[in-house]
Amino acid sequence: MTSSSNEGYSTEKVRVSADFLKSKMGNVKPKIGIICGSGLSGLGEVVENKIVVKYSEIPSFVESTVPGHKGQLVFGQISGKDVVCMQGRFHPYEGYPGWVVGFPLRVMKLIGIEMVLATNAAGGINPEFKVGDFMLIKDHISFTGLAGYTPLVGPNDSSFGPRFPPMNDAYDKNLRTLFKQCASDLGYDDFMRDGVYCNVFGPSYETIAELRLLLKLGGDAAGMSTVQEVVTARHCGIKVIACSLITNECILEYDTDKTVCHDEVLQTANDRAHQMQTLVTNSQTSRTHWQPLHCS
Ligand SMILES: O=P(O)(O)O[C@@H]1C[C@H](O)[C@@H](CO)O1
Ligand SMILES: Nc1nc2[nH]cnc2c(=O)[nH]1
Repeated sequence: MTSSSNEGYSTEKVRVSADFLKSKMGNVKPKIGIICGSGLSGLGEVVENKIVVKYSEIPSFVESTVPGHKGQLVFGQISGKDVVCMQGRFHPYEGYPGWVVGFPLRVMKLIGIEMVLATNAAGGINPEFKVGDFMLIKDHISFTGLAGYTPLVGPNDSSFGPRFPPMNDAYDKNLRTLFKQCASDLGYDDFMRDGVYCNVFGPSYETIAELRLLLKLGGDAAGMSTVQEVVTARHCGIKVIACSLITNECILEYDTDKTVCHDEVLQTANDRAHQMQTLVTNSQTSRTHWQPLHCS
């Protein structure tokens, strides 16, 4: 598998995976897909009447190799709505080409998904952000994409979408407004931000000089995922909303002993899991429901 071809991305392969999942889904007909970021697999635990399908069973799915990513799909209901939840995602740094990272989104398209909520763990670059903040993604800078790593490389399959998809509307404006309103209803204003997500390849965290560059370029948070999923989803017409959990401070000063590690990322995710779940499940205490807007 190389990143300069998409030989495995054939419509036929996507269809085989989708047909396999349809045979497992029972009466669940999800229009909403949820992707759990590092340490946020708990989002899948709130799904009711779970039907669990391991990635290892699904044709053409690869393994999720990162701690905090379970490697299974969960079908069922959240707040009475049918959903499918990816407990674990694929990252470029795991050695997968872009089309492999985006593959589950094309499968989601074929099983009927119309909207995806992607979550991730990210480092806070914006000096006003605190560890534990949520950042609703309003835009991204894809350093991987700009450098030529993209799920859309190679021949375009026009049955999914156009050769040159726009990305200025990647993160759905109406859904973002509703999501923020929902957060506000829940009393989350103090830690709800929005901003620009910078996607870097990883797996090393950034140097101080790199982070200063990202800050200058308008980045608010740094992470190693999500944009390949977003690009694949938007290419095939799935609406996207995405939320980062700021799991750690990005270190922008030389004169410090602070550092960052994946255990800290997982710890913060664990500490904030409950609020993230409440936001995603549209707690009854919120007057605003962001999920149903385009998905009745
Ligand atoms: O899958 P996400 O983007 O939530 O995971 C982040 C990025 C790396 O995989 C890892 C680094 O700690 O967390
Ligand atoms: N690139 C990057 N990804 C992260 N994921 C969680 N924290 C970080 C971070 O500080 N940098």
